[in-house]
This record gives sequence, structure tokens and C-alpha cells, in this order.
Amino acid sequence: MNFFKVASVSDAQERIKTLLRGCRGVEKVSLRDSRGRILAEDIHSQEDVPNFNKSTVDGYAVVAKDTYGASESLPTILSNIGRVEMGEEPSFNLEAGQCAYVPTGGMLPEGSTGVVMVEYSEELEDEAFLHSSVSNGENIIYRGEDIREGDTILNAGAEMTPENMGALAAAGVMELPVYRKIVFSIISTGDEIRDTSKGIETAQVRDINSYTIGASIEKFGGVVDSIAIIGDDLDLLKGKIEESFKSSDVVILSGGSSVGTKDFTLKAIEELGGEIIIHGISMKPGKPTIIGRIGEKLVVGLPGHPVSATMVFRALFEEAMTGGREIPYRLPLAKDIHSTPGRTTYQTVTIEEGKAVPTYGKSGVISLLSKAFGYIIIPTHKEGYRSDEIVEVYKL
Ligand SMILES: Nc1nc2c(c(=O)[nH]1)N[C@H]1C(S)=C(S)[C@@H](COP(=O)(O)OP(=O)(O)OC[C@H]3O[C@@H](n4cnc5c(N)ncnc54)[C@H](O)[C@@H]3O)O[C@H]1N2
Ligand code: MOO
Repeated sequence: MNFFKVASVSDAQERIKTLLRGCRGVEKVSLRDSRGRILAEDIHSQEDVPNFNKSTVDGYAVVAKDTYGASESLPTILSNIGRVEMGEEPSFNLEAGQCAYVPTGGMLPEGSTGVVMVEYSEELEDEAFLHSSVSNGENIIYRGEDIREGDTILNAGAEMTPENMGALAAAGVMELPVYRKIVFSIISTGDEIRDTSKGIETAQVRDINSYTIGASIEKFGGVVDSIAIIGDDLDLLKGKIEESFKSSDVVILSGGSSVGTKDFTLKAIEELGGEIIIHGISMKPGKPTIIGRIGEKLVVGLPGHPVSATMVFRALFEEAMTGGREIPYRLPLAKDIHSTPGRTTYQTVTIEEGKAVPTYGKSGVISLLSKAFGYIIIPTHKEGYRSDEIVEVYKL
């Protein structure tokens, strides 16, 4: 393999980001179906939330000043002028010397500046004895206090979390523009690869990569359109890539990226008229990675080794697809780690007694990942980390 163009991890990430942007259209989805989607435009509120002054307690709406000095032994006595019903506008206003019963969430009569909780009151015919004072604004949410008409509720790029969905629901935004999900096809290559629950012959291997990559695509908000296993046959591979691109934005290949005589990924991209953008990344594991394009579409050849394929996919696509990485845990290291100079090392770790413990294994061994808690990234220029240094651990 000619690694004369080996790229840094950050170069490769930038290329992927740019290429994915080209595939990203915008579509409208209903608020109910928006969880996990990324907003394509800022969303402004067309209304005040709430659209009335409301009580946050069951109690008596008052002019706060009237209650000043009220206590258990010396109540304020106010004229009780009515009851507010939930969901209804009160038919009266409140003036000094008056109070009115308002349930939690009920609309306050105009003139109210506080609400005394019901447990500090006694109602006697058309009067209420209030045994506690309230300050101005106490127990009230004012019109527009939550969201004001014209406010930006969410910015473009925001992820639609349950909480963000709540904010849009409050303002009645029932349909929203989100980025279209990126559509992927996965092709696992190799004469030895099988996808079956039945027995396999000696020297055959069960397909792992379409599972790890497929699930990662969905986790990062993409769609898996098709999955195929193709033997080491250049024409079959070319045909499958062309077919996949009829309905996908990105084709992910695994295997066949290294130097073996049957490693066809490079040839397939070139013979389909594509361009090789990156061949080789200074990353460990995952050096023999290929990034190419055929027209506007992106083709990525991941190394066949399952640990490498999974880690490279995450390194290249997580941020580009989700807009950010999850915040890492900051933990002390249990022992020294040495890394390969000139390569960004993705080092798996477990956690024991609050410390990150590096775990080692070959990149063909998937249990290295399934047993790990997460990984740390050792930058190219670092030779490693010392025991007890604080490191950032990303969860797998
Ligand atoms: N002479 C050299 N040999 C290798 C080099 C090198 O620089 N010089 N690099 C090694 C590294 S590092 C990696 S990573 C692999 C990458 O090889 P390929 O991308 O060509 O992958 P394959 O040879 O097809 O497969 C490698 C290994 O992984 C297994 N595999 C492949 N696909 C799957 C799958 N879908 N599910 C489960 N396992 C899979 C495959 O059976 C092989 O065992 O090259 C090294 N060699
Ligand atoms: O890059 Mo290989 O991906 O180190 O195992």
C-alpha cells in the first residue's frame, strides 16, 4: 500500500464533514417524530408562553401589598370576590382589599400581584383570612416569562432532545425543518465472511462489521439502506457499489483496504471513475482507511479488523453526523500508557476504582471493545500519559 498521502485524523474528519454537508438536504418533520433530529433553522416563537399570568399554587390571588405584615396570629382580611376556573379567563379584575381563589395553573385576574397558598387561609362567607404575606410576583408565572413572542427558542444545529421537544410543544411549533438523515449502504467484503446463525466452515468468519457499523450509523442519526456481503471479486464489488448509490449517500466498505492482492477497494473506486481523497490515516488502530468520492457521493473503505473498523467509523463520523461528541469523563489513569509516535492512538480502557485502566488486545479481537468502558485519545504529538494523570474517557 502506498501510504505517501497519510492524513491526520483531524484532516480526515474535516474531509468527511465537508463531504457529508454536500449530501444533507432539509426536510420537515412533525414535532412528535423529531426526537434525535438536528434542527436546520433557528426556531422563533410566534406567541408568549404562557399566554396569561398564571398561579403556581392553589391559593388566593391578592394585591401583594395588602398582605404585608400578615401572620399566623394577625391575618389580613380581604373581600373574597370569586373563583377562577381552570382554562377560563376570569370575568373580574382584582383591586386592593380583594382576593379571589385561583387553582394551580389558573389565570390570575388582572390586578393580582401575588398568590397566598391555601394552607395559610380560612374562608369565611365572602371574606378570606390570610395568615401569610407574599411579595410582589410571588407564586406567579407572568405572561411570556417562559418564552416571549419573537424569542429564538432553539438555534439551528440543536438536537431534538425530549426537553427541546417540550419547548417547541409549549410554543405550538408542530412541524420543523431538520436535516435529512444521511442514508448509508454497508458492504462487508471478503471471501471468508458469512452472515449466518448456522455453523461456518473452518477458516470462515462471521460478519461483525455490518453490525457494529450499522448500529453506529443509527446511533449517530443515519439510516442504513442496505447491507451486503461481497466476496473478493472486483466486478461484483463495483456492481454493488453502483447499485448502493442509487439509494444511498454514503457507501461504507469494510475489508480490502490494505495491501493484499485481493484488496479491491481502491481499484473499485478508481475504476468507477471516483477520486481517492485519503489513503491511510495516521491513526491507531485504523491506518489502512480509504476515503473517496464518486461524483458527489462518499465511499469509505474501513480496515477489515473489527476493532479498527468500529473505531475508525466512530472517529470519522460521530462528530460529523451528530454535531458533537458526548462530554468525556475526566478520570485519573491507573498506569502509564505509551503510544506510537506519529499516530493518534485510540486506547481502550475499563474503569476500576474510579481510575481508567488501559486494556490491550489485537484489533481483530472484538471483545477488546465489548469489554471496554470507553477509550481515550492520545494525540499524535504525545508519547503517552503517566499514571494518575487526568485523561478524558469517551464512553463506547
Ligand atoms: N503487510 C501488511 N499487512 C497488513 C497491514 C499492513 O500495513 N501491511 N495492515 C494491517 C492492518 S493494521 C489492518 S487493519 C488490516 C486491514 O486489512 P483489510 O482492510 O484489507 O482487511 P481484510 O484483510 O479484508 O481483513 C482483515 C481481518 O479482518 C477480518 N474481517 C474483515 N471483514 C470482517 C467483517 N465484516 N467481520 C468480521 N471480520 C472481518 C478478516 O477476516 C481479517 O481477519 O490489514 C493488516 N495487514
Ligand atoms: O490499522 Mo489496523 O487497523 O491497526 O488493525
